[in-house]
Amino acid sequence: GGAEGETPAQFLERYERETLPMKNMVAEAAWQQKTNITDENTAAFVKANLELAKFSQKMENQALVFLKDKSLQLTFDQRRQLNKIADIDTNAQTDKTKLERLQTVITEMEQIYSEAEVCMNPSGDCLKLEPGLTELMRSSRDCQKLSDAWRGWRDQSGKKMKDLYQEYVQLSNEAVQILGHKDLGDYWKSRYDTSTFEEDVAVLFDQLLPLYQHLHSYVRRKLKAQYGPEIFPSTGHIPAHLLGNMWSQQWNNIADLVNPFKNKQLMDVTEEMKRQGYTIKKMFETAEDFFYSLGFDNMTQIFWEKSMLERPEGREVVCHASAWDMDKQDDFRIKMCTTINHEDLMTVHHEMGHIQYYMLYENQPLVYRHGANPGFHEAVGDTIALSVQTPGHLKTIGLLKAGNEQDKEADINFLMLMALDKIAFLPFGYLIDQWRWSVFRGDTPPEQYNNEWWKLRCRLQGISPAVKRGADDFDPAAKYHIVADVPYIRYFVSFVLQFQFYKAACVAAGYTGPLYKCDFYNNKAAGEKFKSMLQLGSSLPWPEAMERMTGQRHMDAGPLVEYFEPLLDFLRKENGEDYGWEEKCPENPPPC
Ligand SMILES: O=C(CCC(O)(O)[C@H](Cc1ccccc1)NC(=O)c1ccccc1)N[C@@H](Cc1ccccc1)C(=O)O
Ligand SMILES: [Zn+2]
Repeated sequence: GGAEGETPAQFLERYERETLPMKNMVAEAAWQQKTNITDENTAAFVKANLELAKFSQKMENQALVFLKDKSLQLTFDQRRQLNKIADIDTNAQTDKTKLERLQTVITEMEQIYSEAEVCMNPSGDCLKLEPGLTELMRSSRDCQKLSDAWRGWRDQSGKKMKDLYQEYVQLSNEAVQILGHKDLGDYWKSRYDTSTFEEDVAVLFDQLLPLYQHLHSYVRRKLKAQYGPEIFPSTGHIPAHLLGNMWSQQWNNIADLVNPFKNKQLMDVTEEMKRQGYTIKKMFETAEDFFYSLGFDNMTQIFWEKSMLERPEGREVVCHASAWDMDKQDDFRIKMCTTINHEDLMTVHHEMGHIQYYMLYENQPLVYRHGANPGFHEAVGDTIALSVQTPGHLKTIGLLKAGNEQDKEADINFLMLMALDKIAFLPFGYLIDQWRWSVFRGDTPPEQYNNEWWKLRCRLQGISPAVKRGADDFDPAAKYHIVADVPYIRYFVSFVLQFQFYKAACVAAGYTGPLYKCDFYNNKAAGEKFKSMLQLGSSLPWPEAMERMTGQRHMDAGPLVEYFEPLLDFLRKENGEDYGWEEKCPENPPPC
């Protein structure tokens, strides 16, 4: 067993007592490195990770001894905890040189991504991803500028990482094979505790595809009117750089071009936020206030002291947003290079949703301080943001002028804005890990990395590259999660779950109107429902946890489809027979 004659219960107690300070030490080293990228901080971070790996391997071995000991009468919960202790991710790599190399490769890719910049012609301005390039992709309506930024970013990020990525795949697969997994994709899917996970998400994707096809067709028509049909390929694809986002993953930033009823309000509140002098702090306080209104806790004092809520001057940081549990009393943080606009106000709610989940399960045994499955963690903040974004709530907090409550056209404008975020995202959220699972399985060799990526982007998302792609391009690594070793199907799962959670909260609040107008602000019953699920962490299988809130035990696209029902009717009428795109992208994308 563990230490001399230790019982499972004693081991589990010792595991928590010894692991917490270890994890806090690693979290601090990680925080230092992400908020101040220097060689010294990076070396310290890699060293701390190696110590954690050695420590985790000791704990894993002891847990395995208990699990294999037939003479032991383990309780169900002890067995569940021991299995989770034994699942130590790529830290299972016992070859120190290989493990150090893997950590170094990931950190190096993340550093290239975070420090990359594109110097634009003819201005000569050199822009980083955040805020410069993101702002350009969001607000420019100049085809050539958009195309230059789109290509420049891929040249400065993905294109420089193809060899590193190949090494990452090889070393990661080797590490998880030590735990008995076929490859890294197999390991990542195991976190959803069901052997039918791949099929389940494929079924959901097929159910939601018609919604996406209709939105795609409507947006394509509006963009042709804006930019002229000649820059659109005859295959029906939408050029990727025209969609208001560096990865074409959400289209809310072109809502002004797509708004169905021009004379009615656009529900993007960026201008109103700026007019009211919204600060970054005010954005976080707005989110905190909504959670508090449900009976959730406020952010801790340490949160406000130690978070990094905007890009600091004079040092390199990893800007991509993240929420941190420092495994130390009250120490929760958000790292985010916030800009003052509607989209970031929603990201603030997303990040704070992670913090609220951390705080709700902090009294669980350490091994259970995780989401019921990764999709749950991504869905908390977005569920709240669905209520925050209702025109009714935005009027309550003074970001939208009162009026046109019973206005069908205003409702369609609102649902269009929400679809540009939630429906547009679905094929993107689905395809990232379709590509990665095929790479980890070995079905996509390095010389096919980029071709396979664009096959998925063209077939599933119906978008085409701004400019022709070359043999040396490696566009997947132009997306943070690919370089930072962060799984992505969790967001697709979240975009389905969040409408199930949202509907359950509305039902708990006694709301009976159209789903998309439900605002459960201040409703303690809705809060209680949500908390009853979230406080479980990963102590129960996720279907049990979900049942506590929604009464269901499976992912269900129903609430999402119900929410967008009125918009789908509108789109069907508008589009008639004009929708869809060819499977393959054009050989040569038309120039601007
Ligand atoms: O990446 C994010 C938000 C960052 C995060 O909160 O999901 C962050 C990503 C991350 C960063 C570093 C290491 C690991 C993950 N995730 C967390 O902070 C997190 C993850 C798991 C548990 C608790 C917190 N959103 C995705 C997708 C998305 C989601 C929602 C709305 C828009 C877009 C994106 O931008 O493509
Ligand atoms: Zn997240």
